[in-house]
Amino acid sequence: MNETVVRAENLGKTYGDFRALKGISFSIKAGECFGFLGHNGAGKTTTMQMMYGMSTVEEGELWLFGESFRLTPPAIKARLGVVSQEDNLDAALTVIENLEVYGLIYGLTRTESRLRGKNLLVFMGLEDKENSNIESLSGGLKRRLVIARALMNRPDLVILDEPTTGLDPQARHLVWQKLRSLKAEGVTLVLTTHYMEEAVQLCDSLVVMHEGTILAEGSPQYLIATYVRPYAIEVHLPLSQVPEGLTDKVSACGGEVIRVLDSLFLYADDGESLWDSLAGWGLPKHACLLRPSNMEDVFLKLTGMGGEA
Ligand SMILES: Nc1ncnc2c1ncn2[C@@H]1O[C@H](COP(=O)(O)OP(=O)(O)OP(=O)(O)O)[C@@H](O)[C@H]1O
Repeated sequence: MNETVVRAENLGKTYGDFRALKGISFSIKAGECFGFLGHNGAGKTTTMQMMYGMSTVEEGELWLFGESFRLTPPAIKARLGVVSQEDNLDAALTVIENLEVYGLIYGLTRTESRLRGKNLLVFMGLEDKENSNIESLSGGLKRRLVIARALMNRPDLVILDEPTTGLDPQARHLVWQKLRSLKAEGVTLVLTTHYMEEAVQLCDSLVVMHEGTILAEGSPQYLIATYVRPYAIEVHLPLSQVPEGLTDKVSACGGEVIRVLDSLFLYADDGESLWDSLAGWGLPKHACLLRPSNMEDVFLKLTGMGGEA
């Protein structure tokens, strides 16, 4: 069985009189990609910061590589790569210099650091930017450079806080591809994301967080199979035009209705049969879409933004 790389038991955090993290427990195995999903303010960054030593553990326990601590010790930090939410590159240095400085901090010689930096620029597809200024890089290139920098010390565990936020789809796919290569090399990855597709594409295990608690955890496939019915029908109609009593009719057929803000979602074990009933209930099919349920449905259901229709 794979070694446990991270373990948290009743981990909590209070800022002033606000309890941001309400005693969460989870464990992360070597070689897996583990994801934290949650709305803004769910407590994802707070959890990550305690792992990489930006914040102290004050409540509960946290172990990395089998060692428990209040503030991440240097020997553990040396085994981590960190991609924080902000790019925090040094604008006074060139692309390669940003990497070299990190190598020196981690005890590489100047020559080793340059070589490692150059190799990582190739790995992240940045080799033609070696001597560029930071300001000349697009958001996507900066993100790739931050990831390259996090790999300078050959980390066993890479912690990424929203690695692809703000990137265009092409740049996002490139980052995913690189993260998959790292995983294939046996590196353990922990990430936070708001993108359900990212969570499903990359993560072996996910926790869904909400207001400082963990609502559910498991593989994306497990969460979809456990928390939502297999089929979803999206209703693209203003709520004022949704026929009255729809929830009861759907329930009578064994289905479920969830309202999320101004959108309506119907869920069923038998999507075809629910679909065939729509017209009879006064729901025009051209305003509806039948599809398999996905991680977004799980998230919407668990985080409870919906209400009864
Ligand atoms: N240093 C701090 N002082 C006071 N409150 C804080 C501090 N850091 C975080 N918080 C609060 O704790 C809660 C959790 O924040 P956290 O950044 O961990 O959430 P998150 O899930 O990472 O959100 P996001 O997706 O926006 O990054 C939020 O309500 C936030 O305002």
